[in-house]
Amino acid sequence: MDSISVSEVTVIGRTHLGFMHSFRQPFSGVPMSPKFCYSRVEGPRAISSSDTNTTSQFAYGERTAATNSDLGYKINGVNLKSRTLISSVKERLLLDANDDAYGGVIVDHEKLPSNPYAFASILRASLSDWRRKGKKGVWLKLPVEQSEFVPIAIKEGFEYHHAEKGYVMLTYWIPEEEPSMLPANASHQVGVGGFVLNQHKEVLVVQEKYCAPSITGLWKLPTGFINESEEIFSGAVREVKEETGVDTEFSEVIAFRHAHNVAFEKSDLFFICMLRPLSDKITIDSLEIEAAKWMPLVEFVEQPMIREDKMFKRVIEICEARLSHRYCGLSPHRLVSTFDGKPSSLYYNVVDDDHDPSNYCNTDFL
Ligand SMILES: NC(=O)c1ccc[n+]([C@@H]2O[C@H](COP(=O)([O-])OP(=O)(O)OC[C@H]3O[C@@H](n4cnc5c(N)ncnc54)[C@H](O)[C@@H]3O)[C@@H](O)[C@H]2O)c1
Repeated sequence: MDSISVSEVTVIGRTHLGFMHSFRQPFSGVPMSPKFCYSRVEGPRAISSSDTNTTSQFAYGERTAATNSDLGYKINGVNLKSRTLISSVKERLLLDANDDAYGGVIVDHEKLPSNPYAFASILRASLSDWRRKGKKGVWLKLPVEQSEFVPIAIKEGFEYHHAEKGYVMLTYWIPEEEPSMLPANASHQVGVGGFVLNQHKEVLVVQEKYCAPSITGLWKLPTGFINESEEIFSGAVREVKEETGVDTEFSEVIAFRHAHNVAFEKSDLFFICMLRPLSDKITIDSLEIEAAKWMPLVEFVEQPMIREDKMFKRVIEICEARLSHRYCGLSPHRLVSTFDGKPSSLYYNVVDDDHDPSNYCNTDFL
């Protein structure tokens, strides 16, 4: 065994305080206030000078401890009392981490130490260990419950990579002689819009409750963002249903727009989808939508804001070209690639294959 992971160590009894206290010393420059320690048995509590009988506090990896002889730890069920053993365990304490495919490591966030002192010390020791082993990138996910670890890791040289509601992901690139090869955070948001036409050649349109003053009053296609792990085709159907109450069936991605600096410097991919209506009754989502209706296509196109906007105008032209079979969009085909073993959707059209039932280019919308 190369090292003993933090999670394998259980500190037992009152005298553990001396051991945990030892973690306060080595990370100079890291603010460690308020001082507290954590016992899995007793929970967190403040350290006072009377809490420990150490004659000299030991610094992690620097000096050996002169601690109580009755100091007790349990490691994998074995009680340790010897100072030598404690010292050797101490030196071998490292964060649990798995190797990634690029010569880096991913720290197991479920096995982080419980208190900031231990974290700071063990993080520094782990970095030394990974550096010695020639590791490159380090991925450190810190759950919101351990947000007090964030400034410690930043002080140690970690950088923010991305954050979600429940965690922040930090990274560290170890090789000083090589530029960081770690990929940046996701750069795009993905939106969908539904072009839904009924048999009366009416298009399903909405007025948004909250929108830029420039488009107030515009009757527009229902739009929204797809959720994490959601398909474009199901996201478009869901958005139309949520905003208007109309059930639809996905047909094709008719076009997509790529724009930059749309949301806090992030880019935007907007997929315009053609959908077939399966119902016609409108029930709006009053939180998001001011009004919705079936509007004659000619009337929709005649809106000044559509006529005068190059993108809106072109989108409608493409949809009209599709309706008259002068154009074909992309339909999703579920495939599993051996490359990553994941089921995925490949969007393409099948204009050359008349026998393929998914060739919607041959079918009529109206
Ligand atoms: N709305 C349009 O006219 C329009 C035009 C062209 C392209 N698009 C594309 O449609 C996709 C979706 O855009 P959208 O305009 O429907 O989304 P949006 O900005 O209207 O956001 C969708 C909903 O999220 C909520 N929301 C968003 N930001 C919020 C905030 N800061 N605070 C509180 N609530 C907030 C609101 O309920 C909003 O209705 C994007 O890809 C966009 O590029 C939209």
